[in-house]
Amino acid sequence: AFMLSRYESEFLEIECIGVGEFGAVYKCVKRLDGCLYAIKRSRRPLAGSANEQLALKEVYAHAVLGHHPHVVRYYSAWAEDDHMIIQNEYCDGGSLSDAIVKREVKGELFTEAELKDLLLQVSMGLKYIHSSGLVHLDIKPSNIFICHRLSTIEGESEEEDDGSPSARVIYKIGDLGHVTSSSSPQVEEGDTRFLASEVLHENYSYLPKADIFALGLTVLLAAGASPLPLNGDQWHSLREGRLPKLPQELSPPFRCLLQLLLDPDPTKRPSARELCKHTVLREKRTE
Ligand SMILES: Cn1cc(CCO)c2c3c(c(-c4ccccc4Cl)cc21)C(=O)NC3=O
Repeated sequence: AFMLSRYESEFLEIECIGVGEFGAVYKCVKRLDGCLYAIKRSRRPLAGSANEQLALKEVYAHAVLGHHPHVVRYYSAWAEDDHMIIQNEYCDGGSLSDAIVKREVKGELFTEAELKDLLLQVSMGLKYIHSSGLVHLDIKPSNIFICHRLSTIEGESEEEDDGSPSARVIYKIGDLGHVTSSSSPQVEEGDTRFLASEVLHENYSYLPKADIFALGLTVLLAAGASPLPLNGDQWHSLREGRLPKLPQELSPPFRCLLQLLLDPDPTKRPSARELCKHTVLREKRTE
């Protein structure tokens, strides 16, 4: 088109970092500030369609949620030449799903300390989302993004003993496309592999606990559990409160906590707020 779109005039496209039925995500540099951004371009949904509702929910959620260290930051969104465009913070470490695959390929597992760090950080992000009266409804490894922060840049004190900056992994909750109000929900179910059974049965009274359930399965996958079933007996047995077999022995307190996250009774699952204060996640590493 003769008229340069805002996307083309404001950004330099570096590479495509994701493609789905929704559209595509690009790693871009904003010409003005020289910073990297993740930009999702999707076909503009039909006016009045369910997809338009989803697209609008995502932007509303970002607008309401403002800034939090464990939620991917939103910068802008606009529509042009039949596309919806959302400009988010670029997380340089890939998704948790990528990180899990990388470990498996190398035959390495996330250590219990790393699993606790993951659970604590994502719980902080969920606590923020839930305290804003919202629920995510699509928590899963591919929607959790990783930022590698060199601690010295952040001005944190911690350094390796040889004085080199110690890399810290920061987990951020992304993809707010299923976010809805926890009090007056219009539930658009997320990935069924992570769906709590009460939500499948359209019981929407404990939606924040559905995020907690999905977080429990997410941590299990990082612990090395085999890929989750989409349906059938295995799907139901994962929702009877028994942990699947794991390729590593976890400490009893941590195993119990994970079991609680997956409790069939949503009221038995800890809230994000309770997880943030949980001693199992708070204690400094013992070994
Ligand atoms: C596929 N994919 C890969 C990445 C980079 C991870 O290192 C990524 C990002 C996002 C998103 C994203 C998700 C949902 C909605 C909008 C965006 Cl930009 C998708 C991403 C996002 O919001 N921020 C990202 O870094």
